[in-house]
Amino acid sequence: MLKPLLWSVTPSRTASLSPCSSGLVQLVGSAARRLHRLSGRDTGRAMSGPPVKKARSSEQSQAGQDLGRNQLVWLRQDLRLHDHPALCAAASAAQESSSTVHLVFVFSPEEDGDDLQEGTSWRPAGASLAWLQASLASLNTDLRQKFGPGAGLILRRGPYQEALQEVAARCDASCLHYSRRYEPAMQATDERVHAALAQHGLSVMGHQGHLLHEPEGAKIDMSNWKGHFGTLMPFLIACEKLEKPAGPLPTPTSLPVPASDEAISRCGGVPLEDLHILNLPRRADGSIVDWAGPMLDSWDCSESAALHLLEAFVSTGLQQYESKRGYADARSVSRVSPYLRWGQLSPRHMHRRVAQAGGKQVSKTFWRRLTWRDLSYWQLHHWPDMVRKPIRSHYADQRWREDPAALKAWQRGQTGFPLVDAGMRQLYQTGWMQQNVRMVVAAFLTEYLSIHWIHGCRWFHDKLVDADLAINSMMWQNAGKSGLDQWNFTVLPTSSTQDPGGAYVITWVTELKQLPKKYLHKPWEAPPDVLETAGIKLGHTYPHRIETEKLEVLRHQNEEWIRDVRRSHPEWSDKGGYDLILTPKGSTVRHDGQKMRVFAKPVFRDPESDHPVAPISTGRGGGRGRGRSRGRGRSGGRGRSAGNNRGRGRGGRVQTTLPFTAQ
Ligand SMILES: Cc1cc2nc3c(=O)[nH]c(=O)nc-3n(C[C@H](O)[C@H](O)[C@H](O)COP(=O)(O)OP(=O)(O)OC[C@H]3O[C@@H](n4cnc5c(N)ncnc54)[C@H](O)[C@@H]3O)c2cc1C
Repeated sequence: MLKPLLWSVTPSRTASLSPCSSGLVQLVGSAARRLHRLSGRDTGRAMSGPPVKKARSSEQSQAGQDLGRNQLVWLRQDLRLHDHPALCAAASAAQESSSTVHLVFVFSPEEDGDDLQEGTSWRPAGASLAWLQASLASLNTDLRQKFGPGAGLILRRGPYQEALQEVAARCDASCLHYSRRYEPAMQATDERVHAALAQHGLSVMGHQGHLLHEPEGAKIDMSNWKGHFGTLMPFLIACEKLEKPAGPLPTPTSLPVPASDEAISRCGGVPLEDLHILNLPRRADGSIVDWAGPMLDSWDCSESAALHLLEAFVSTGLQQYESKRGYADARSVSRVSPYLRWGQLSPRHMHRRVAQAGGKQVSKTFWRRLTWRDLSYWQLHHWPDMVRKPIRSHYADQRWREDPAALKAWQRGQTGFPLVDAGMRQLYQTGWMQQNVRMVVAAFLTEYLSIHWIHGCRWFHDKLVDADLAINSMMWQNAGKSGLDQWNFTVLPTSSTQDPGGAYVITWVTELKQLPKKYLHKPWEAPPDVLETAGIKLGHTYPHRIETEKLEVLRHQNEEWIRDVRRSHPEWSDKGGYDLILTPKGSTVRHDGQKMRVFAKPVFRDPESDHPVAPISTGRGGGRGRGRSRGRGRSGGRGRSAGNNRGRGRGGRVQTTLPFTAQ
């Protein structure tokens, strides 16, 4: 008879027995408490979602014992060894019961969301799948090198339940550990699989996932907040009321794994290629179009690369983040987004390292970045359809242009606006762009081309290596003005603010490299002889602009359509002209189900302002946009309320450019 598993681990026992223990000494309190909490024996707060408690009725325990004694870790978006609560818990239990740990990855995209063209919860696609494939290979190598060949990944094709059940049986496992996922389709799948496996007698343990704060935890207190609902500040305040993010767990120094990799084939493991993660297209002659290879040449998809990038950022980039993060060439940002996306970097580890380097004293903006990330998951939790449906529900009636040719030019970096084209080409070739460039291209699509933000959201989801359902849809909703936090700045595609020397543009739009700097962002203004000397023939070597209308006229049209939709839904505006939304259940302390005010740009608030906007400033000092003018304090405390808009004219008359350091 096999020994029962020890899920009633006490904090001290967990800490002292954990294979993580060499590095755990200073973490004993918090780490052990966390493991204890995550064991599902306490409030179950971190375990909410899957039906953990049901999993261990006495009959099921008995069945679990009959199943085996080993520990199985089901990896998904946690492809790392550092700060891995599920791995540490499995290691701890295996050591305690003198059993072994097996690691499994199952590829079952059909169960992880809708096809990119359909539904409201898209599964990973394109570039991020390429990243996944490369990072699985890298993790497999790391595991084998560090813990021995028996530690290699058991790779399986889905369906999840059948694959896991079979692997558990073959590797004699009684307990399965996994890190939580938060995307709606994935959550539904996880709950179903969790319940089915528990029903089958397996002990199933969900652990904290890739956020600092669980999305169900933060509740906005609107009685103490006089600003707008759903923006960063009230969310930050709500998070501060929660338990502090747990400290990171160290990488296990040893792992009790099978002696040889024979166990992997015994468990039905297949080679990585057999998962067919990337379905690369074939040419007519049968050869493969390997778009992923050149893209991944720009990256090292390993966990160690993630940790190196973070360390490099903490030692230099962080100090310059406030002043230099807006540069298109990404000289002072961390570039860790794809690693956070696939869990090669733990947000808790990043939080800890940034805190150790001075945290908000060094850069308040960066300190808040991970809260932005959590905010997006909080939004996705409360608006699970936000990838396709406007959060401001009445904006569903907004007019947009259907212009497939313009959309294609935007996607391919052929708009004739060099900064937009540079960004879109960088995205296509490397799967990544710096944030301000993402804003430039997003605003170009939505505000100037008046093409629905969903098209941009979908393209990014397919082309970004860091494609993240929550962040991407939050940002595109904001760009499209239907999100909780409407962008209150104007992003000009012709501004040189992000790329003053033009070096970024000529890196990606090489056909312009001979053009003098002063024309790099507006080649159409270059005299014919200058173009000729630079070897440029507009319309031949580089496209004419797809829109030659004045930019402010184009933007005005888009604003007019937003005003139209607001006029036809007066029930969704308040007296001050702000939009209203209905707060979802569980999102506030005591105002669920009520209409709450969200920010509306001055040009939309003022009923008089249905006329062309004032001239657009292109300068760097064109105003700080919302940073200064939005309400940011707590009521009656430090900041100003939302209506106190210093630096901004009355309703809608003054436009601001994208501040260099916006968002
Ligand atoms: C239209 C649009 C779409 C976007 N889509 C994505 C996406 O799919 N995936 C993604 O990770 N980011 C997305 N972003 C946010 C942001 O641009 C990237 O996170 C950032 O550029 C990644 O580079 P970095 O790691 O150097 O970021 P840093 O500036 O160094 O920030 C560190 C980390 O903080 C988080 N973060 C930064 N900005 C934001 C933000 N605005 N909201 C939430 N979290 C943030 C990210 O995890 C990022 O890696 C999008 C932005 C826009 C404007």
